Amino acid sequence: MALSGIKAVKVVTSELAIDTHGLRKTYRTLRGKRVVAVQGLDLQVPIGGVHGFLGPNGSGKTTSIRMLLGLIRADAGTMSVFGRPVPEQLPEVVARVGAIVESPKFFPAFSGRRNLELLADAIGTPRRRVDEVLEETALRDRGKDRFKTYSLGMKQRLAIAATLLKEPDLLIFDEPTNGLDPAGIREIRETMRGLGDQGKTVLVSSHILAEVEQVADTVSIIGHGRLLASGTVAEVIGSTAALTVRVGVADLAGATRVLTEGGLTVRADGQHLLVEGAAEPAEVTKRLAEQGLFVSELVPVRADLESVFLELTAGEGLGGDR
Ligand SMILES: Nc1ncnc2c1ncn2[C@@H]1O[C@H](COP(=O)(O)OP(=O)(O)OP(=O)(O)O)[C@@H](O)[C@H]1O
Repeated sequence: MALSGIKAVKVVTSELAIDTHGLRKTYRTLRGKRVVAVQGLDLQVPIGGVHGFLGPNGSGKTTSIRMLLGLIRADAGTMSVFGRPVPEQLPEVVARVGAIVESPKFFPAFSGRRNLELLADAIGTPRRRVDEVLEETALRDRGKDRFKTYSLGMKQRLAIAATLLKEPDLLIFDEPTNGLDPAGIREIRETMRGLGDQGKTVLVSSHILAEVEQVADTVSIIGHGRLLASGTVAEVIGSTAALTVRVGVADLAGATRVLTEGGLTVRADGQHLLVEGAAEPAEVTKRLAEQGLFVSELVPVRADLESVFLELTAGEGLGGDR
């Protein structure tokens, strides 16, 4: 699919859970090489719902998240969480933020419930929250089983349950479905959707768009540590993807010639043609009709986010000297 230029659709909202401008981070490797991991990232995450933070491996997602959480320092740029500048005022918002950046450690011989009870006691959260978070992560029935008997997906959901104990408003999950089987991925997705539906803000990073597309209300796509596109899934597709129409016409060869001569891109698709580059579907009908070719079918083809993602991030990926 041909895609027109790179555009960022600004999220129009006065209330942002996360807002970064010009965020930048360069690492220095042991051999003294400079790696620009994040270079001028503007990230806006609206309050409420699931926001997919998407980019190929090495595009700077984890680095950005670690800066937001105050785990590493930014070289330049500004960040705020719920309107509070971070890291300066992170202590004031930290209670509202729950994150899983690395797999948390649980006691393997204790049940999931016992692990959560210990954590709840440690952070001064009432024990009743343990039942609630087990319910929210669909672990209630397995809560009494030992952690070491859990599947990877259940372990990951227990990690989410642990972050939910303190009732955060913003949840940050870095590649939460890594290594999970399809059933595990689906369960995490459902958990995230449930949290988004409760009005919580979920920022979920992934390099596998299909895992996030179904659950995200809004997305930001990054490459080489820069924002490539952002907005609702529909906006990002609409702003980036060129219009494609599937055309039914008796004379496929004749129609291909007419449309190609008219500057459009034409591909065969069985007994149909896929035509790209038209400003609107009617342009295709008009061009063909002018040459005595009549269209039996004309259907705009919806681009999917996967195609947009692949196109935007083509050639992106591993950071390096820049
Ligand atoms: N501690 C570090 N020292 C040197 N380079 C690093 C360090 N951490 C990350 N990088 C490099 O910075 C770039 C961005 O990495 P980062 O982990 O933020 O990307 P990512 O999008 O989260 O990728 P992935 O999905 O693979 O985790 C990569 O080129 C990576 O190799």
